[in-house]
Amino acid sequence: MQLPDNSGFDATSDAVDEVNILKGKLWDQAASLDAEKDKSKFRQYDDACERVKSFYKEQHEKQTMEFNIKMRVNMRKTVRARMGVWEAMELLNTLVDESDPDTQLTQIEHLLQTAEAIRRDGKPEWMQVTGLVHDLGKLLHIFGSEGQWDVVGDTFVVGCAFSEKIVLHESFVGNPDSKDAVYSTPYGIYQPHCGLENVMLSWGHDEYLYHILKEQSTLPEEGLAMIRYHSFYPWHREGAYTHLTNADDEKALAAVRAFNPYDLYSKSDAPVDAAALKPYYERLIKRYFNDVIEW
Ligand SMILES: O[C@H]1[C@H](O)[C@@H](O)[C@H](O)[C@@H](O)[C@H]1O
Ligand SMILES: [Fe+2]
Ligand SMILES: [Fe+2]
Repeated sequence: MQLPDNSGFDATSDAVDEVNILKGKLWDQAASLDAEKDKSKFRQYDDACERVKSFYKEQHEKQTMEFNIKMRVNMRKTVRARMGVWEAMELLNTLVDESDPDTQLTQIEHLLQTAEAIRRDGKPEWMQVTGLVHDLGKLLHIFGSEGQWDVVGDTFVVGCAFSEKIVLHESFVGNPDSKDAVYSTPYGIYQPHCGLENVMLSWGHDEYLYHILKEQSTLPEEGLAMIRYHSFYPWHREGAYTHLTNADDEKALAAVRAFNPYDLYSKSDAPVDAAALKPYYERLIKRYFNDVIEW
């Protein structure tokens, strides 16, 4: 005889449910461990190939204060080309970034992968379009830079001591500024907490594109911060330079940190179909940029 069960408790099926919940939790754990493992494989500079190591050696030796001033002055007096954003993406496609240990993909793919990852997460259109353009400053290389060392790679502060948080920082011994009486000190030419606004970052694609788009786009402040600081890993990832930053930089830091995973981890995403995505992004481009940009 079976007694009516008023407790609402069915021993067998509840036990099965519980096992399933446990299984689910184990799966989630395994998946997140896997994701962790994958993420830990990015940005491994000590084990990087010769191409990457010799890139950083050259960059660290040549990015001096003197060079930086020269490039900033130069920036203001030249228009290098006139073209729209999509055309710029296509033009950039000939560049393979020597500083990057994580992708050998072309730049248009990297830009679309970044934008698509942001879009997939339901982030706002201005952020999608920021992802789409964030590396267009690498056009500098096509316009005739001295090499890749003054275009790509992580950025750092010049005019004060080179931080030990910079990847492969040993190679700064070959930089004349590391022996300069002022530039080699912790504050160098800067005042304590003067703010990043007043600090000179090494010259490259971030700084260049920031100056172009500050004048020629309607991107919000956060989007411009994502562009300006996305390669500044010693700051946004390693926490260096807090003796120079101030309260105004907090908002920028939050923006860059929100952006970084899309830039970095989308490098392992499935390939994109540029032609299929073009109409969607052309619509966004129209919303935020002039048809023709003065590069
Ligand atoms: O090698 C990469 C690449 O050049 C990126 O565009 C830059 O933003 C990163 O900071 C750098 O590590
Ligand atoms: Fe970049
Ligand atoms: Fe990037």
